[in-house]
Amino acid sequence: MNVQQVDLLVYNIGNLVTMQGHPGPRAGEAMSEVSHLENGAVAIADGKIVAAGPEKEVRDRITGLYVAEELDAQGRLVTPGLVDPHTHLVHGGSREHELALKLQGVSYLDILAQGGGILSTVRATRRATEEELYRKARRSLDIMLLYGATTVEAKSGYGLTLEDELKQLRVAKRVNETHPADLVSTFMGAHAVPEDYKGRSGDYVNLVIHEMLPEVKRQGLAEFCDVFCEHGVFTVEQSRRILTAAKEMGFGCKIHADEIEPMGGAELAGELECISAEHLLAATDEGFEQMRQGGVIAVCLPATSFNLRLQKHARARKMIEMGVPVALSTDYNPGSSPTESLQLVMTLGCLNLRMTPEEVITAMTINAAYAIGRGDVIGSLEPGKQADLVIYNAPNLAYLPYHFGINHVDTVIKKGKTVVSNGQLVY
Ligand SMILES: N=CN[C@@H](CCC(=O)O)C(=O)O
Ligand SMILES: [Zn+2]
Repeated sequence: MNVQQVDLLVYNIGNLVTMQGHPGPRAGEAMSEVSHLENGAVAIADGKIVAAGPEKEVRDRITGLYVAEELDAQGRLVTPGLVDPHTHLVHGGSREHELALKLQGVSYLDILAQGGGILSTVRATRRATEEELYRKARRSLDIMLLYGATTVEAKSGYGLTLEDELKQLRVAKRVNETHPADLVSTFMGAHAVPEDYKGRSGDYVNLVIHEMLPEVKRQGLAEFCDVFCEHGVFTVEQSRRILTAAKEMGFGCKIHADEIEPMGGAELAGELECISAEHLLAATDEGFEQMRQGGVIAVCLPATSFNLRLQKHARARKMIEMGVPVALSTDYNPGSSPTESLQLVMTLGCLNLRMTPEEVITAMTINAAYAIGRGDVIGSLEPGKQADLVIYNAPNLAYLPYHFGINHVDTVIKKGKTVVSNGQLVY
């Protein structure tokens, strides 16, 4: 990168995790190949990284250039901005009333079958005005940013009519345009079968394919299409139809697969070469193999299995061993995972999925970036990439999942601008 001046030099970084390495999602042992540089620095110009590495090398690289601002990282940990590749950010209402049901042992799918769960959020989202949805989504995105997320995927799927789906997607667009964090939009009209289509899911699938997808495409409101492939929701065949149609229209494909029952969702993700498959708690080895062959990234959501009190977790170790790239996400939503904190997910990734801190940071940076089609611009601190980075009140990577339940973020830099300082929003 040829630049006239350096806008910001972050120096005296005690532990710099750049995630530099080969392009592409990381799988197998490459998920652990994370260098911990002592005495690091990052030079930034025009919102992009000029150099990131040992401080001496970075200073040599920018010799002779005017440096507009220097920021002393005080010997602390710096990573690329975290990427949250799976959220249901825009929604109305909340579902704390489900806690009592959950404690009585009523399952997630039973609550949904009784017209609660996702369908109760659908009612609240339809009732809410765009302004209300906008303010609520912004508040959550602020929290995500405070916890280190600089890019976030956001799904629709609480409208389930053409107009209400478009409403959610318009809100996501407005939030993206007015908030420093970047949002990547996914259309998920096939999140549940709406109540007025009960027993007629085929008709609803037709509506998604023939009316919703083309209109979302026409208005350019989403990059990806996602389907909840699960018993009592959408079958593998229905999911195949929706995703095939979406692919033909130019959407990237994602799938909520094998969350509760082994349905063959992972296999379908491989067959359709989806960019990612999500949840995967019940996915089979055969499913993992097809995902590997299809180049699908596994997005694991350990806060969801924790919050649903599920006895099993996604088999991240097996996927890593089999060569499937793993990403991690909050799955922020008002039902199965009401948390914006990727740092909580770090702890659950380590303790429940048995991933190492190195694998966890790979899963929340470069692999998460590839899971939303942004691997060439974010996810690592490399010359030419967007200058998104986080300074933590922590000495090293393992400290983040180890000291759990609190926010370690001190500073967030987004596209070269400081947007969180001293743990407070400053944008
Ligand atoms: N599993 C399906 N969808 C969401 C939950 C949505 C909700 O419960 O409101 C998920 O990814 O966990
Ligand atoms: Zn989800």
